[in-house]
Amino acid sequence: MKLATIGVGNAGSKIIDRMLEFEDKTGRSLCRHVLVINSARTDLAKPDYVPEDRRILIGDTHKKAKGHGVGGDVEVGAEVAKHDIDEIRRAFDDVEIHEVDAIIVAAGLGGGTGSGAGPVVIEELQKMYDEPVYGLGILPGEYEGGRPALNAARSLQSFVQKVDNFIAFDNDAWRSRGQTIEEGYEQMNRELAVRIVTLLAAGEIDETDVAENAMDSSDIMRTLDTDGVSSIGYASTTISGDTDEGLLNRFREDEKPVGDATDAAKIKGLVRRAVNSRLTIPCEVTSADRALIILSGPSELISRKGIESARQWLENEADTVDILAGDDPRPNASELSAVVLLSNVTETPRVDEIQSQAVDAQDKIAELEAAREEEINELITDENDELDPVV
Ligand SMILES: Nc1nc2c(ncn2[C@@H]2O[C@H](COP(=O)(O)OP(=O)(O)OP(=O)(O)O)[C@@H](O)[C@H]2O)c(=O)[nH]1
Repeated sequence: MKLATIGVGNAGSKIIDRMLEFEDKTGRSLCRHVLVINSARTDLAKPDYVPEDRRILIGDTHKKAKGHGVGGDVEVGAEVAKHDIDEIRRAFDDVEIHEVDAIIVAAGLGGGTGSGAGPVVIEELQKMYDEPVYGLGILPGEYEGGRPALNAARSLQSFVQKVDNFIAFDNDAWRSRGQTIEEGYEQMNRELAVRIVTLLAAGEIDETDVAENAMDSSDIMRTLDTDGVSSIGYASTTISGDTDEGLLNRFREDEKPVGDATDAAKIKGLVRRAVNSRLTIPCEVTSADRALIILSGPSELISRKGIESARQWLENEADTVDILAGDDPRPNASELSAVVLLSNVTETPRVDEIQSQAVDAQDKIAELEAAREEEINELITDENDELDPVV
């Protein structure tokens, strides 16, 4: 596919940056247009791969934001985006839309800019273009507390309503012990970038002499065309003969190198590992409406028989016949990867948890407000008593 990629807020921009890094390192060219939008000047300076002139600061004249972010306030996030919508629109004008198949908007849903400005940006894109707009949304971890959950619960609804598909990433599921939050985010962003780029960059090469099983952009778009929430699974394996120590060291212990003649069982095994891996958002696989399997790597390692047996296995596993499978030939790849898209998954426990965490947070806010009101009333009564003339 060819994409216009837009990051809103800090997390959204960092993810777009990691996508650009991954495509640069693997010779892909998925992100044809890039834009990052933020209300915090310092965060806008962070990306390594986003060109300087593709970074927009919003809300610098707003009395609360003033170029320092919106401090987790979704309403201010939405307000600054609406206020600066002409500037955002002008940046979109540069997008040669005929060059792209779709637009993706990435944002963290727990803060104020991504969750508030994100839906405003999406709405504008939907007005301007006929191309599908996908959301790539980060759900906050439970450890962050009630406020991010409340933000996420609210903005998740508006994201899902506005986009053609919402690909979710759950920070809770990806958090690992022994890391600072920043280190954890770095790793999560890289893992997410690998999955999203491996999935969506398939079909970007129009002409290939091994196009027999090749996945097409339209296949990916068809699978995403469900208006629902999606999750991605991924697994990769070293191709034997790779002598690059640095690369070999990166692979996990359970990833055994495959031989030159990868047979159907190995392809199926890789796809099974992808589905049983940590998904971008944990979900019940059987709740998916549609699914898509892409095998990415040198085409001589990806047999048609292997693709078909993996497809049949997933058909049983996911209990749906709406499954497309194909390859993404990458002659120089040092790994063979399987990426599985589960589209319109409805059983996602973390989404339910966020909703109930948000209800609790809302109740607590209401309690605090009621207590404060009572305190103020008491103060007023006391003051009035003091002022009462002595008879
Ligand atoms: N996976 C991941 N999540 C992140 C990262 N940075 C922040 N988050 C998550 O995204 C949410 C929003 O954080 P930010 O993106 O920093 O906030 P923002 O959208 O810029 O909004 P404000 O800071 O309120 O202006 C947080 O609550 C975290 O859940 C990151 O690098 N990776």
